[in-house]
Amino acid sequence: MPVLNVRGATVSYGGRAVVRGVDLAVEPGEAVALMGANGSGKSTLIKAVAGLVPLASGSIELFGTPQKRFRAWKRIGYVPQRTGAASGVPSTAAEVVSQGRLAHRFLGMPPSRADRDAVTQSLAEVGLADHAHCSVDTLSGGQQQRVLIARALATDPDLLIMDEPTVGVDAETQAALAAVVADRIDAGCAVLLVTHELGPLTDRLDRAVVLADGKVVHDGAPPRPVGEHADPHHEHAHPHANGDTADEAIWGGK
Ligand SMILES: Nc1ncnc2c1ncn2[C@@H]1O[C@H](COP(=O)(O)OP(=O)(O)OP(=O)(O)O)[C@@H](O)[C@H]1O
Repeated sequence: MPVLNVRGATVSYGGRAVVRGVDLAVEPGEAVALMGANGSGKSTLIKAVAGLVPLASGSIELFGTPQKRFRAWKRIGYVPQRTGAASGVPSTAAEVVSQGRLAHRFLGMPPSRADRDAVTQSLAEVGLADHAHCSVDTLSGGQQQRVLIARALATDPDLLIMDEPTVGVDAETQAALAAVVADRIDAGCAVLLVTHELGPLTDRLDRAVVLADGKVVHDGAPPRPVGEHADPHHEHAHPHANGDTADEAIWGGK
């Protein structure tokens, strides 16, 4: 049974369909990249999965349950597109990460030992153990992004959905975060990763789904990493060299 099963999903903004009849299934433990050019509908699709925007038509099942009846949101970690973790209300990194535990808690109950441990561990995983009590608005943009990733990890998800989680994060930290996500994949967590380019997680991806103009135009093997170009057997016709933009239509240029 897929952890996520999207069938014929259409999402419209003001009467304009920006996600158009998308099918997308993610199996348990599978790591899938969602790719495509700016404006192709990637964020809108995963917002629909997270229940943040309604479907105009089609259906979404989460862990075999229709989304409308789904209640086990603690099984899903969601890292939204970069907005900064600072909300205008002063809160510490640990407070933001503890939001990831809210679905685990009974209403009105203080955090349990398990909640506190999960927050501490998630902050340590993203390398911010020393910043737990820092106000997020004093952290850099990249550190704020790591706080949002820690918040998603803190729920101990079975499905981790990330919308360009490493934009604005330096290469070294990207590699460290990729290792954190790879550990979760090893532990059986499924991942749906919105990304423009395949970074250090490339080797861990099972599939890439590519959107163009709101539709799926590819669902299969991830594109080869750029390093592949160094391979002497590499036989890729460079679209930029001859004016052919077919590859960009598939993988989405930026
Ligand atoms: N809240 C909104 N109201 C109206 N139109 C929107 C809204 N959000 C997104 N759009 C439009 O919907 C289309 C798809 O946007 P979306 O953000 O899903 O694409 P994306 O593939 O995630 O792009 P990017 O890579 O730039 O984040 C775009 O044309 C965008 O302008």
